[in-house]
Amino acid sequence: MSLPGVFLFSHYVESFWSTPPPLVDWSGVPTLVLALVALVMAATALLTRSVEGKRPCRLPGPAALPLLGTRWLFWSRYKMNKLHEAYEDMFRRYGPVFAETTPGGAMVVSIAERTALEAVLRTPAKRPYRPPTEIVQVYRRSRPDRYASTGLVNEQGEKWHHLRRHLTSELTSPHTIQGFIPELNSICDDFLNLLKNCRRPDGIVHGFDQLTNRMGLESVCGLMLGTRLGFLERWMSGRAAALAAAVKAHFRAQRDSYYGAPLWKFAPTSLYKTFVRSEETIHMIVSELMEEAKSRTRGAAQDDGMQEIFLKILGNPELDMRDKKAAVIDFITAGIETLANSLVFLLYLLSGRADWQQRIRSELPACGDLRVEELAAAPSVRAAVNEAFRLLPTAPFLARLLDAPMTIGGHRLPAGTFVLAHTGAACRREENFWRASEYLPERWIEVREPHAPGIVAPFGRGRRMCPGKRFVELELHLILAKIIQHWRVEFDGELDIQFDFLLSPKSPVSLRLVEW
Ligand code: HEM
Repeated sequence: MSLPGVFLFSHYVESFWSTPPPLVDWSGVPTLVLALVALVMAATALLTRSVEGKRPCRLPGPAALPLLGTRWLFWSRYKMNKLHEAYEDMFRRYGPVFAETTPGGAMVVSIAERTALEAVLRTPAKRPYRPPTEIVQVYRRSRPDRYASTGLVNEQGEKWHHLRRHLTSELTSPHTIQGFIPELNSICDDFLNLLKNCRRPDGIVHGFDQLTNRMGLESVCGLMLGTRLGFLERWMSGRAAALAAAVKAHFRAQRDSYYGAPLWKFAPTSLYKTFVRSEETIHMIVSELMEEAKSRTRGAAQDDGMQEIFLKILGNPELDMRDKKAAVIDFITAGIETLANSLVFLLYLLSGRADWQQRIRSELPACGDLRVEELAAAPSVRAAVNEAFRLLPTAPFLARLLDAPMTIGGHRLPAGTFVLAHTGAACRREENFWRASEYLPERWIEVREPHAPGIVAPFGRGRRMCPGKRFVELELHLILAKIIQHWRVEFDGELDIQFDFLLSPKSPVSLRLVEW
């Protein structure tokens, strides 16, 4: 086992020791686990060949070990926070369709090939099954006092459909989002003021990623709770910082629970405890925010447009109160980091295109509030955002279970196969896009072949597609336009990107905002 693997393993072992005396005596477990791993390693050489022989469909892929499947790769050859690079490497080694094996022996098929991707994403499933994140499922099922279900993001089948129908119609309605534009303009202006305050005399803004996180918080909470919460004031409250940190920890724990050693399933490891702490912090803070929003609502006019989503969710008689609360929590959690990361990636990529920034500026009014018509009259804004989503999406792959048998790359996969559709990797392949690895927003204005827009899916596809898409696109267009109205964006060096279940910039990010 290589150094990172040993480190990770000892970290889990340590968590057993730091646990207060449990009902069951776990003291022998570390030794047992170590012995088990040694046994597994010894048996590997003998058994790998026979396991390989049994791989369903004989898809190419890394060697699977008994009990560990192919997960050992993420504890030795690859780093868990660089999974995007790990998958790029595996596509190079095994081709655009390959299979991993879970510790339980199930196959996970990764795809970066265009026709296969299109086939998977086109499947018109009525109740698409996106494999749930197990750690969320286990925790929420253990708290029936708080959760009536595992929530919209993790629920499946009829229950998912019920939640989706009752929770997202307001969020996806053009009417609601258009009604939010004046508030969004004001949130963006506050964000620009924060940037002005944090900008040094040489134009550098240090910790830009933290500021975008606050922007994500303020706008998503504004949209969901219908009230401004002050996350963009110069000195951020401890509560905002705690919520942002909990959301980050929540995503990281999900990543580690999936790709790391699954010991958390058998004992309360430090990973599981970290996850529980993050869920509880998010639950506590969002509950407080909801209470505050409710009491403000009581004193305000009921037809306040900004409160449309919150009030509709709260007032819906078809939903259990616990589901209403979980929904607001899930929407806020799903919206903060995704938005913040996307904004950092967009500005980083655009910083290499001073000419495109100039073009955006020339298509916009000099200053002031922006209306939808003005944004529509600036196609370079949409092109810049589309291209950033193509080249560097924060969600680089989509997970699905096939609901019918499908032939992929010449292999017949049975219904129920777990598929990872790597839209991000496919978008960087030369056969799919002209000069695929370059940031070229012009391709969205004047098409140059090859051009496969059908595989650009930063918000997913089909009925499980992100309900925040319309809101996020409008918000990104608006912020980008407002930033470029004021400044040219520059970035020194390369952005360090890591995989925190989402692709995220490594903190802290610094960029320079230069007066025109
Ligand atoms: C740049 C910002 C965002 C990105 C890139 C993004 C991306 C995604 C992706 C890729 C999915 C999975 C879709 C699929 O499996 O087909 C998803 C699901 C989801 N997103 Fe977003 N999202 C963003 C912002 C938001 C916001 C602002 C909200 C809420 C206000 C939100 C709420 C959700 C929810 C609830 C789901 C689960 C939907 C379901 O399973 O039915 N997201 N998002």
